[in-house]
Amino acid sequence: MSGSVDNIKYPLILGHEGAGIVESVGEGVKKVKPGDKVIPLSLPQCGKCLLCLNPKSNICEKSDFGKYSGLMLDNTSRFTCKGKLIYHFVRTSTFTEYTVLDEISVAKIDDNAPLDKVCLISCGFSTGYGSAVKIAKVEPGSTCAVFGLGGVGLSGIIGCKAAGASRIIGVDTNSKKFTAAKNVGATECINPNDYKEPVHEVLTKMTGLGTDYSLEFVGDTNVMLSALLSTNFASGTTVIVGLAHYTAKMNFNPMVLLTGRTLKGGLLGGCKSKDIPKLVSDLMAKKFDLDGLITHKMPLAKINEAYDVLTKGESLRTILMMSSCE
Ligand SMILES: NC(=O)c1ccc[n+]([C@@H]2O[C@H](COP(=O)([O-])OP(=O)(O)OC[C@H]3O[C@@H](n4cnc5c(N)ncnc54)[C@H](O)[C@@H]3O)[C@@H](O)[C@H]2O)c1
Ligand SMILES: [Zn+2]
Repeated sequence: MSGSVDNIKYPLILGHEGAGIVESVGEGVKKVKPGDKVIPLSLPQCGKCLLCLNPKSNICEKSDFGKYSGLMLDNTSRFTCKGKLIYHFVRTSTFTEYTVLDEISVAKIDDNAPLDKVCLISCGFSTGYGSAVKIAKVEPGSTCAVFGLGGVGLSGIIGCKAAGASRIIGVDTNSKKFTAAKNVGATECINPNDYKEPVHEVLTKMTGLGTDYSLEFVGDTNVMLSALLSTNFASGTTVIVGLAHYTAKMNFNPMVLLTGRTLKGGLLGGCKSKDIPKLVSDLMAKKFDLDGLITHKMPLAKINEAYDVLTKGESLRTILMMSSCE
């Protein structure tokens, strides 16, 4: 994330993928009450602006994503340390025991939801799953390539499988990710480093004319281009999801699209806030499960260790437990 933006204000409390229980509410708050289980929304929904009213968009004009004011809607911060102001992160800041959210940045979820699992629905799972189901609109019987087999890519595989894809090819430069990918639904996996040819040529050979869908979950523009070139030149759809460095650019000949390919992108898998409680209910109804994404659980105090296992490629998702929840 740090490489993806240049206008973040420090010091700040990071974290946006979480779940919690409402401790108290401010005056006039109607949506939630103390004791409610909730998921914080890094993409809020005011429900009134032109973007919220557009069924094709999941962005809200009141979102702090990309603007990074680091402040709440009333332009204040609710965090201080030794008298010094600390900024919020996309109005969620979940790496804390207690945080303060605007009413539009919170979704009430089922009272029986397991917080140590549904926290993933706050971002990673919804992003991967929604990118397949809502943005790519993967069709039954189709062939999909999923680039990047971290927690978000695996959620993309779960989405492709739920949409009825018959062939799901996982692509990752770390072959240790293949077992987890197959456990959630990849039918085969390849490592680009095992081939002399570029990976899009390998995928085109494997599938005849290229994949019907390619989803990118790495955050690298070269991988985005590989995903685009891997699709059927006449009808393929690519969805880019990874957050590349803020200076990165994609460069390709327009003919790549003129023949009939589609290139799309999205945040949070195109999910609006109303989709989040529905995904929690779907999890509880066992329509999918999240166990295959969780490799570690640690107390918040071990957050640096959690980052170490992530950057070493040893974890998919680490659940950070607050001592107040244990
Ligand atoms: N658009 C959104 O709303 C949204 C939301 C959440 C995350 N993201 C982004 O999605 C991406 C994936 O997130 P994650 O948590 O799964 O990350 P992750 O680091 O856990 O997984 C990334 C995977 O990509 C693999 N990889 C690296 N280079 C590769 C290459 N050249 N070819 C193939 N695979 C390669 C890594 O081995 C790793 O398994 C990140 O860029 C993240 O910032 C976007
Ligand atoms: Zn809005």
